[in-house]
Amino acid sequence: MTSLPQKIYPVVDTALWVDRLGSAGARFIQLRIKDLPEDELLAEIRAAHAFAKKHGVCLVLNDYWQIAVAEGIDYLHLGQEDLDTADLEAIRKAGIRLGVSTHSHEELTRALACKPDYVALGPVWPTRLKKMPFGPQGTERLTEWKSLIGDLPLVAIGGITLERLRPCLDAGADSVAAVSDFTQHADPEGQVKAWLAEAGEAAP
Ligand SMILES: Cc1ncc(COP(=O)(O)OP(=O)(O)O)c(N)n1
Ligand SMILES: Cc1nc(C(=O)O)sc1CCOP(=O)(O)O
Ligand SMILES: [Mg+2]
Repeated sequence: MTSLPQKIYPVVDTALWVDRLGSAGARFIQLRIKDLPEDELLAEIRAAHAFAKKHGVCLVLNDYWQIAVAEGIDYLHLGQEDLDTADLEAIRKAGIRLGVSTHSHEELTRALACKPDYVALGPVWPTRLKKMPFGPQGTERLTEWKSLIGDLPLVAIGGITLERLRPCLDAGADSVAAVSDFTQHADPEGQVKAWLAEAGEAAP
């Protein structure tokens, strides 16, 4: 079982964020873009990929499995709805690692059948980023998930802040993902450094 590149996992929506947070020491970053025209989308993903290579960041692309395959992106993140249309064999053949979202036991069963490289559980706390039909899971659910998936890496997401990072790690998360706590922060680069210190990760 391969371990994840870092205990902190910022999720961002532009290539520029990959450059900024990568320069601050983040080494595992997800590019999550919604609603961009196709030509702009591809250009943004390519720019993010170039910034990721520049900083030695392991890049995760959200949703767009065909582009991940075509561009040779390191990881792909898929939710349960994304799984309906994704070609998992093509993704595997391309050597792309896979993360899958889960919010319930049923979703975990489906995710595990995909033989992912990590499973994400959320929302651990309420999130304002998107509406979802699932209430907060709490950190106890992280511990339950870890006991169910064993060595398979577990990612925590949803409403996570610097103060909530340690409780997630202590509950069994291998890496902790957040959007707002990085991109809405007054000092995003400083926040990456604070998260790395709190996670006990040496600054690269
Ligand atoms: C690390 C991580 N966990 C969960 C998600 C959510 O994925 P999904 O359910 O497909 O929803 P969207 O992000 O596509 O709106 C994620 N992106 N990353
Ligand atoms: C994109 C996403 N997926 C979630 C899930 O539970 O699957 S929670 C979430 C948003 C996380 O944003 P923030 O860190 O700002 O709360
Ligand atoms: Mg998705």
